[in-house]
Order: sequence, then structure tokens, then C-alpha cells
Amino acid sequence: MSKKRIYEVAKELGVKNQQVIDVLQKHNIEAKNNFNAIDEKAIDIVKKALKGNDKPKAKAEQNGHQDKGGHGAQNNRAQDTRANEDRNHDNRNNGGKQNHRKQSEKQEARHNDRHEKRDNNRDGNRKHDNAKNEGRHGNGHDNNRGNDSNRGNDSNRNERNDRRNKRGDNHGDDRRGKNDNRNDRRNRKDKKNKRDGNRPQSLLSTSLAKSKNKVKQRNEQNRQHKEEEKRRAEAAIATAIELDGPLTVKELADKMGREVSEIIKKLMFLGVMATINQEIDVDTATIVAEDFGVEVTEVEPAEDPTEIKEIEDAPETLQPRPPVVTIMGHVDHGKTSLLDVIRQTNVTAHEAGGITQHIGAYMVRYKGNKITFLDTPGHEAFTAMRLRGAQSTDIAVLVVAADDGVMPQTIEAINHAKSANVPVLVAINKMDKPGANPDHVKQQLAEHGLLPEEWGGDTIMVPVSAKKRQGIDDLLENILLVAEVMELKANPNRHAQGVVIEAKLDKGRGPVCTVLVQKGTLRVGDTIIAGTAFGKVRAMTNERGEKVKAARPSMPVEVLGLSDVPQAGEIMDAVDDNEARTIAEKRIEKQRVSEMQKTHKVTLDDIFNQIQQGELKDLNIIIKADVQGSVEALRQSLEAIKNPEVRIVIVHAAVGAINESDVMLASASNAIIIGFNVRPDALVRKAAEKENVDLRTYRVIYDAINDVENAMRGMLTPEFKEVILGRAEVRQVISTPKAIVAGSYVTEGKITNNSEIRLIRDGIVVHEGKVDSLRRFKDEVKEVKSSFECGISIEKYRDIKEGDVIEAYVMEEITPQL
Ligand SMILES: Nc1nc2c(ncn2[C@@H]2O[C@H](COP(=O)(O)OP(=O)(O)OP(=O)(O)O)[C@@H](O)[C@H]2O)c(=O)[nH]1
Repeated sequence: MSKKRIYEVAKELGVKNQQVIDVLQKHNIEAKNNFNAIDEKAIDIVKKALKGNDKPKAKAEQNGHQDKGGHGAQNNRAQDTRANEDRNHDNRNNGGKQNHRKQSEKQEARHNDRHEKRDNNRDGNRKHDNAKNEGRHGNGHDNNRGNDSNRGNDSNRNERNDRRNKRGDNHGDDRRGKNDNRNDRRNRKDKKNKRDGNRPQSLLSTSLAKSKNKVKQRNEQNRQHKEEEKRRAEAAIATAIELDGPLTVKELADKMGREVSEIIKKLMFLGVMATINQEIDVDTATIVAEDFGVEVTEVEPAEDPTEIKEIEDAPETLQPRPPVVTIMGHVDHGKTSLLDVIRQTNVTAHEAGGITQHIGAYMVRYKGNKITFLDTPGHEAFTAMRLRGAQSTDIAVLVVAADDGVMPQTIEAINHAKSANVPVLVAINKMDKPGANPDHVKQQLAEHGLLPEEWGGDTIMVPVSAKKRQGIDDLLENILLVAEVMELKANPNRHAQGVVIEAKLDKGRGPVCTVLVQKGTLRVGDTIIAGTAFGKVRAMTNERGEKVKAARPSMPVEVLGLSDVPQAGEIMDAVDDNEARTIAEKRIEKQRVSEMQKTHKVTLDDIFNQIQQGELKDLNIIIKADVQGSVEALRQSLEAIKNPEVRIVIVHAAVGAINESDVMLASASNAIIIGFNVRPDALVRKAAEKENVDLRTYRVIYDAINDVENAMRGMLTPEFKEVILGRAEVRQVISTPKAIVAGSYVTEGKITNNSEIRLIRDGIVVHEGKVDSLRRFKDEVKEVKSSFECGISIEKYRDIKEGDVIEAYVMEEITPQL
């Protein structure tokens, strides 16, 4: 039984694809899109169901044609009564061609039709000429009366022509045609003479000859150019292509040696609306290619020589592994104390002899189980590692001081963990303190999406005191409980794979790095590669400085033997001896190329393109504002923006200045940062530049919403760009009868006397205005550069305080790019 695709059946029946799909679905035959193939039985059903539609449609089309023709005829008649014969003649022919073009549906048919039509037109023209001349028999005067521009001499001439034509009737069509042409030419020439007015005849003829020559030359050049293009295009058109996976319309066009527009047209014909950079699947690409007569072979995707092939571990090879825990929380809430107390509590007598070393992670044994703790507390380190693509943590322990409650970094930590999909377990620390209020902490955490178990939520919250060593057992037991639920497993019997936790260059030992083994077993003598560093494992030690021969999943070990210092977060793989060097060399090359291209992060300017290319499904945003009310207003307004292709996700929203942790989170989660009435300091700005994070600050909420909305619609048209000139720190406030002078020290760039400024207090913009006067000692100056002191007074503003920062900037107009 031969099958046909839906669009082919629709094409045959002259109906829309959807009509066929509708019929099939009515008969419970599976039909999802135009490319689904259906069997003969289904084709029969469709034919029967749509035959009725088919005929009237064809009829309607015929009627349409007739109608159009009728209109055309009427038009022509109407035009006939208008005067200018030359124009009417052309209009009629064009009208005929246009109508005819509308009629044809199939490309090939269109081509043939055009040939036929051209012949018909030629006949038509002849008939039309006859009609025209016949018309002149009776209405010659009328025609001329209508032609304003041909009054006077022209009308006499036309009358003469008409009379000549009347006589010419006897000489048959050809002769009539010639007369017409001659008349036309004469009319045109008369008009031109009128236009040229009093220009001397000789000059006119030479300039005419010149322009004729030019036109000739140009035509010849065009012809040669077109021939050359055609020759090249024919040479480039492929007859067979290989497809190794989805590709963009442009890539397909390039492969086939065809114009992108041809591919888009073909896709439209198949019912697929695609843009140049849109990705199409192999099936669609195959259909398009085959429609062009190109043979398609599907091949295996090419392997990336810099990637180490991921081995899928069979479920039966997996064995339970210890959990890896990161401790996060606000500054001074007791992260380090907790890590220390856990480490000491669980050191058994015989291990106590070893000297505890900081290697970046340690493993504790608790009631026959093991738990690995990453030793660098804080969500920044955690996210920095994530930035390199490494998910090193299974469980995050969020430390919150019972007397202090939820603080800005607590919220940051929650959002960092959430963004990485890591479960959070809360340790409510400092329970020994008189002001400890765990219920208040729980309440606050609940407001940030962490609902305690006892209140019906799923977050375990354990009260502890690092100082008094209380609640530590409870905490460890709960960590094991969460781990048990997570069923953490890995295959220990394979090539090792892990993540670099820390790395440094040791004077005596060379490059040293701590690896957390995640899969397989790492052994002394293994050849390893981490990023662009490679080598043989010379020795391994644990956090107590003891020699280790083999490290199984979840075990951290310090490794010696690499050629170079890898970066933290880099993936380490044990590979075959000869592989390491070649892969490392290829990675160095890849790194060089990608550094040149710079990473592609989402920016407001580019959102629309990324949406169009299907690269962006979620638009992640981090909000920082001066007060909670603004944070909420921004969050609600941004979340209210509706776009069918993109969902707005607020990754983090908080009160306060934009800090480095925001930039890291933005970078790791491909988010943009929107600051309202807050500013990043110089370090943060540099970090954002380095990480290519789009960081925008606003003074009006509406502007922020507008920018995001417009960016999503591809209509963001920044007319001005803010350029920061420099910053000065206010070190002394001097009150004079005229103004308040900020005795300042320029910390970066320069401050000029005509720059706009913003006054920043603790990262929050308290005022925006202009410099009133800028002085060095007693003199008014135009600018003061970095590392110099100066006196700045601000136009109509007096509330300046020591420690404030004055940021100078100018608005530069962006010239639109054509
Ligand atoms: N009373 C009391 N004090 C504690 C407890 N845990 C930590 N502290 C004290 O709180 C202060 C901060 O503790 P750290 O462990 O350094 O806190 P941290 O979160 O690591 O701080 P950063 O490393 O600066 O982010 C220290 O003075 C500790 O002694 C506790 O359970 N009770």
C-alpha cells in the first residue's frame, strides 16, 4: 500500500492542508501535521469527504478568473475612454498579466502558464490594437478631446494620425501596428521636446546619444552579470547532501547551494513558516531537499573532538554514594563555625593523628555513613563552580542565625540553590543566644518559599548551636535522610570523572588540584585531563594528608601530576594515555576561538533575535531596588508581561545595591539584571562586563517595563547610551554660605564640570543632578582626574554626607545603524 503525506494529498485535491487534517481527525485517523503519511484507505476517505469541496472550489476559481477578467475588461474599457492611448495599452497588458499570475497556483504550472500567457497576450495585443483602431473610426475626436497634454499641435497631429490610420485600415494589421508605433514614437518625442524646452538641438542629440550608449553598456553589463551568476549558481547547486541533525534554514540553503528565499518559499508551501535562522528538523529538511530533487543521506552527528564521550551507566552498575553538601548563608551566621564543628566532632581517635589540611572539601563518617562537605562556604563559590558547568553539590545547608533571621545573603543563597535545583536543608544556628527566635526565622523563610515540615511544608529545619556543639547529630542525620530520599548513586567501576574543587601552583609540588570524584574510581597512575591541563596522577592525598591509592565516587582528593593549574569547576576525566594530549591541544584551540567570539549571553538588545531563533524560552531577570515596594512593583509588572514564546522568570529579587553575587547568579542562569534606584559599584560593573551580563539601571519603573516589553518585541531602540566618566568619594562635607561643597577624592576616571552626576549612598541613588562647580583648591576647573582631590558642589542640592559616592556620567547619542 502506498502512502502519501498530508500536504501531498492536499496539493492533489487543491485544498488546504488543514482541511485534510480535519477530515482525518473526524475519522479518528492520526494526523498531527502536514508531514504525516496516510495510507490509501485514508486518502480515499479524504477524497470522498473533500470531493464536494473540490469542485465548487475549482468552479469558484474559474468564476474568480472570469470575474477578474471581467473587471479587467471593464477597467480596460474605462481606461479606453480615458485619453492616453500609450498608457492604456501598457496598463491593459500589465493588468492582464497580473490577473493571470494570481490565477496560477503551482510554481511549475506558473512557469508554463506564463509562456502560454505571453503568447495569448501577444494575440490579445493584436486584437487590442484592432479594437483601438476601430474605436478611432468613430471616436477619434473624443479620444483627443480627453488628452489634455496633447492639445494644440498634438491634437492636430493626432487627428492627422487618426485619418492616416483610417486609411491604413485597408492595409491590414501589420501596417496598422506600424502606424501606431510611429504615432507613439512621435507623441513621445513631442512631449520630450516640450520638456527640453529651448535646449540647443545639437547638445540634445549628443547627450541623447551618450545616454543611449550608457544604457546599452549597462544592459550589456547586467546581462553578463546575470549569466555569470546563473553559471555560478548552477555550479554550486548540490544534487546530494548529508544531514547529521537539525539545522537552520540558512544552513540548509548553504548545503543545497540554493537561495534562502527559495527554501523559505518551499517551507511556506508545505505549511511551515520559518525564518532564516530558525532550526528545522531532519524530516522537514529532507522533504524540502527532496522537493528540489536533492538526494538526502542521514549521517551520525560529528563528534566534538574536545568533548569526552559521555558514558551512559547501566542501572545495574550503579551503587549508593555519599552526599556532597555545601553550606550557605548570610555573613557571620556561622558557616565556618559549623563546618569546623562538624569536622572535629566526627574525627575518630585514629584519624586525629593526621594533620587537618585545607584541600577544599572533606569527608566525615557518621554512624557508618559518609558525607562530603565542600569547604568553601557561601553561594558565590557554589555558583562560580556552576558557571563552569559543574554541579558539584547534592544538598545545600542554609545557615540562618536564630537571633538575626533572614538577611539579604540568606535570600541570595536560597535563590542560588533554587536556580541550581538543589534541595535546601536549614540549620537555625546560634540557638544558644538569648535573642534566638527560631519561629521568627521559620516565618521569614516561609515567606521566601521554604515552608518547614512541621507547618506542612517539605523543608527540614534543624536548630543547632555551632558554639555549644548542639544539634549537630540531628543535622547530620537529616542530611543523610535527604540523601536517602535522593537515592544518590554512581558507578564506581569505570573511568573516573569528577570536578575540580580547588587548584593552585605549589612551589615544590607543581600544579596541585582537589578533585571531587563523581563517577568511577580515580587511581594513582591514571591519565587525566581537566580543561586544558593533563597528566598522570602521581600521588593522591585526603584532607588529613594521608596517601590515597583509589578515590571512589563523592570522595575529595588532592591530586598531583597535572601539567598546568586547571580552573575550579572544570570537569576532570580519566582518559586513555594517548588521548589526553590531543584533546588538551584541541581544547586550547577551541578556547582561543571562543575567546575571540566572546560568550553569547542574553541582553535586552538581543532578546528579540534569540526569541526568533528559538534560543530563548525563559527570560531570566534579577531585580534589585532601593525599597521593597519597588521590588514588588517591578516584579509584578514584569511578570504581567505576556509573550507567547517567552516566559519571564524572576530568578532573584531583593532590596539593596547590585553586588557581585547578583552578577554571578545572572551569569550562571543567563539572566539580565534590572536595578531600580540602585547602582553597581566599579567592581560589580567590571564583573558584569567580564561575564557579559546585561545590567540596566532605571529611575522610573515604567521605563524598565517598557524596555523589557519592547526588547521582547524587537523594538528596543536606545537613543542614548549612558557613559560613566568617573567616580569620586566624598571625604569631607564643607558648608559655605553659597553651597555645600563635597570635598572629594576621584577614585576612578574623571569628573568634569559639565557632567551629569548621581549621588550614591550605600549603593542607593539618593539624588541625580548636575555639577554646579568643580574646584581644585580655590580654582574652578573643567575636570579632575583619578587620584586627585577636588571640591564638588551639586546644583540645587545640599544633602551630601561623608562616604557618599559621586558618579559622573554623560548621555551619548547612539547614531542609528542603517
Ligand atoms: N553564640 C554563638 N555564636 C556563634 C555560633 N556560631 C558562630 N558563632 C559566632 O558567630 C561569628 C561568625 O561565625 P563564622 O562561623 O565566622 O560565620 P560565617 O558565616 O562563616 O562568617 P563569614 O565567613 O564571614 O561569612 C563568630 O564570632 C562565631 O564565634 C553559635 O552557634 N552561637
